[in-house]
Amino acid sequence: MLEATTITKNYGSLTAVHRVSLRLEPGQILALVGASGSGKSTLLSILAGLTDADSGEVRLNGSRVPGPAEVLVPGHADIRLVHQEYQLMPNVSVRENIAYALRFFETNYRTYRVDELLRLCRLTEVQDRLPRQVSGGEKQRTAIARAIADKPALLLLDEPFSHLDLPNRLLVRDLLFDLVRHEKTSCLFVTHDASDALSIASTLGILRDGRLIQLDDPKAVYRQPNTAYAARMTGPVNVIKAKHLPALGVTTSDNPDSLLCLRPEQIQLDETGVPGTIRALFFKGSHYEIEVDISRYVCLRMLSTRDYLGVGQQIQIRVAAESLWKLQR
Ligand SMILES: Nc1ncnc2c1ncn2[C@@H]1O[C@H](COP(=O)(O)OP(=O)(O)OP(=O)(O)O)[C@@H](O)[C@H]1O
Repeated sequence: MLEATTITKNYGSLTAVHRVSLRLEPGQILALVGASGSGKSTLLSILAGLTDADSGEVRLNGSRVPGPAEVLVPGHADIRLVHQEYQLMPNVSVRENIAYALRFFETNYRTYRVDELLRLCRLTEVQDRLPRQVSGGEKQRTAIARAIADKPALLLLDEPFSHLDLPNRLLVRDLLFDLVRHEKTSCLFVTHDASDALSIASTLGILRDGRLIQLDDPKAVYRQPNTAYAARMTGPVNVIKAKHLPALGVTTSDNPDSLLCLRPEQIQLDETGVPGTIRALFFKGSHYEIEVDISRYVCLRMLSTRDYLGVGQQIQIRVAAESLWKLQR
């Protein structure tokens, strides 16, 4: 189990990570989501034992993970970090890149394990190519295969989805999901886009200015985000002031300036609802994303699968009071 306790890291007067505590059980996936500069990479590097924290402690299965100032060779034998740049050896094949991680193992086992990893990471067909001859997604999967080759207890990934197209993102997502199930590796990844995180993470954390402002089940973070930032980091959302709720047909006794979160999919088209005018319509494949002007001050984002809607059209919408979630400031 990974346990980080009140990790803090300052760069001069800037606090990159502020009193972050988290736990990760074996075979679980923890995703940390945050905007650029929120401290994701710094935290990941501290968890890997590659950067010294100013205070706080990282433990893996009970034993302390030392920072680079305390050891000759930085890093921990049971923790692997996959960087955004993959850091593959350029002049040897995909297969050799993976096999290198197993160079101290007996030949038969190494061959067996490399074949297994190539299958798991869907790389069998490109195994003899050099890194420059494979796609970004295949490079990413090679880096993951190499990282997990000798079965570390913990795999850390920095933005594993950010440079990939949709099919490759889905492949990596499925790979991480299979990995924790079959290999019982714990996995922690950081990302600025929660869409992949929501579907596979057992726990989702929201990082803001170095602080872990929410840490919970992904469904709970999505449905009950504690701030507008957490709401926006986890998907499309309407953030509405309480004083504008009557325009949506919802009565409220909240402070007029308090903020509420309303997810687009919770707004229904309903002929008996409040009127609005479609300002914009975006085709998203499985549905349309629609911007609806309800009043001079309220424009809502909602979803619909109906094909007959158009810009300028009058529609009626309904918002159930229970689908609104009150945010902290
Ligand atoms: N070596 C360093 N020296 C000084 N400041 C740093 C250093 N590394 C990071 N920072 C600062 O610490 C803060 C957190 O950086 P970090 O790279 O951890 O954020 P991030 O969330 O990973 O950002 P991104 O998504 O853009 O990679 C940023 O303000 C960054 O400028």
